[in-house]
Amino acid sequence: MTFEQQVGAFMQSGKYAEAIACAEKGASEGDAWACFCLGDWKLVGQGMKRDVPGAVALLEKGAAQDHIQSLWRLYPLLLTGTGTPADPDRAKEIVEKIRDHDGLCAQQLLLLEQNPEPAEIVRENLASDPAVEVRRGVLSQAECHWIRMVAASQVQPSFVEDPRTGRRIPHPIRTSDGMSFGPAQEDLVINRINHRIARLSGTQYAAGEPLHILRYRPGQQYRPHFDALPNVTNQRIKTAILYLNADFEGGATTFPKLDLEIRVGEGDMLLFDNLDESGKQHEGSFHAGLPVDAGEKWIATRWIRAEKYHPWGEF
Ligand SMILES: O=C(O)CCC(=O)C(=O)O
Ligand SMILES: [Fe+2]
Repeated sequence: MTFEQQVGAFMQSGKYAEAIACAEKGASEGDAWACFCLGDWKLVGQGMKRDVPGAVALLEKGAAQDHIQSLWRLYPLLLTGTGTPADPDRAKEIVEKIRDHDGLCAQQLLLLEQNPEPAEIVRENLASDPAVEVRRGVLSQAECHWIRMVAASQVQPSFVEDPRTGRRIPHPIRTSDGMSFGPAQEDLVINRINHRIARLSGTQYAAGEPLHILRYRPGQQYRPHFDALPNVTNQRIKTAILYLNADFEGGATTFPKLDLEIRVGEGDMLLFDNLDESGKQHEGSFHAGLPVDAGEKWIATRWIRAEKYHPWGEF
């Protein structure tokens, strides 16, 4: 029996400790699948403590044998510099290598080829204190479609933990469905978009939180809120919201204290400051996504911190 079969059999009968021991044995003998499997578990912290550099080392061992799943798991980590120094050129080489085995990889490469970086982007200032501006045509139609296509199967209702009971309850402010492109999911297309947002907002790529996708169906909304967070040192200084479609009714983004109601086109970006001069939450940055009346509204939000930010913390 291969290690894959043995680990699979242990997993199926609920013998997780034996499964891990078997994967460890396989990895120590250099079995590519076992390296991938154990690397994947270490990456997500499944059945063991998350160990990102350890995961990268194992995936590298699988990748050295041209093991497709290992390569596929490794390239987002190289793109985002997670557990290993960022190496976007190598990430792209990997995607090129596995393009014949993975339809999404082939499509990413095609999209990048057919959609060059946008030429000069016009800025429209809507407010100055806090700064609120719109940039037109930041994303191509194909990029908007890509994000929606990849996110569509992954969006889930937004939940928060009830501080009293610890149970998951529906998010009181945000009723839309969402997902985010975390460090192990950022593909070449999303990575290029995140770099573009950094360039246009004059911020560091590494300060951005994972690109967060929201889908609002009729009646769903984002009630008035601040994006700045309570009690954090690395604050959200700016927010970039990219609008992924325009064929819906209602759903405007509003800033009630600035008397602004914003409806822009597909691919346009709204960018605003969350903090005042003293670094505190700017009262004027209070904003909302009004309920959608008809159709679906799709947006991608990048909350941008003051400093480098990693959702998994330091490692
Ligand atoms: O949906 C909107 O228009 C607002 C979204 C928003 O406030 C956010 O993503 O932080
Ligand atoms: Fe917001």
